[in-house]
Amino acid sequence: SACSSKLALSQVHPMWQGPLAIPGGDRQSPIDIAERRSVFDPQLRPLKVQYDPRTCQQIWNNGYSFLVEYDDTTDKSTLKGGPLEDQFRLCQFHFHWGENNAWGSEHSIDRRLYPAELHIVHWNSDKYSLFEEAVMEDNGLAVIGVFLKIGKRHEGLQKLVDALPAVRHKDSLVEFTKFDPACLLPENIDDYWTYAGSLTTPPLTEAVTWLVMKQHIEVSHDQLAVFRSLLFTSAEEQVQRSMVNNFRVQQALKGRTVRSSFS
Ligand SMILES: Cc1cc(=S)c(O)co1
Ligand SMILES: [Zn+2]
Repeated sequence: SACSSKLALSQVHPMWQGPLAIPGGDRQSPIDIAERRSVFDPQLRPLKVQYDPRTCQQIWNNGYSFLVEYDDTTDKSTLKGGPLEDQFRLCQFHFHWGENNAWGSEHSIDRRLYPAELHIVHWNSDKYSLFEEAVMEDNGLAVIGVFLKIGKRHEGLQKLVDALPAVRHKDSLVEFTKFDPACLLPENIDDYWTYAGSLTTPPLTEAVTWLVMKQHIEVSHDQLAVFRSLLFTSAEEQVQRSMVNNFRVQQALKGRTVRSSFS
């Protein structure tokens, strides 16, 4: 029962990026993070990440991204600390990327975009018993965001890259085990920005405490090119469309403050 965001993504019209914003939403994501407007909060504690690679189950192309899904029926893989009051359970990670290396990330830092962005999704298992419940609550989710930059090959990512051709089409799924998402985190996870936001795909619910890492990771040009070989479309469809530019347009800050864990 890995937490597939089937609920989040099942019946939605294809162009989720644009018009479908939550009417009256005042904490939508993604946003641009203006470094100089962020507020250092010395009370933010270090993040505590504890992942068990044995909870890794499968990779699934859901027609928006590919999700690496984890067994979230126990507290074997968790995130706590930082701004979080509760313990959050790892349920999946996925990426957003562009058609070229000039753009692709959802968040930006002082308007600087990266070619891709990793999202590691966790839900509040102290307060809720299922992802599908937590996704509707304002303290329901915690998502770690990590920027990807083109550079040296990422050895840990290669196992995932090698599995992607097996999930080329929408709704394809392949078994994928023993993958530790901690290998995708930057060395320094103590420096991050945090703000109250939302899912960036439907249902766009305002349930996410965002934790955007200051330090990026590097992946090679060829590794990212494999992401772009995925398709938005299922095998039966007549016209195939490359899975690229699967990021949402940036949203208004609406008076929110972004806090930093570093000065
Ligand atoms: C649950 C979830 C979170 C994000 S950020 C996404 O893109 C899809 O699903
Ligand atoms: Zn995402």
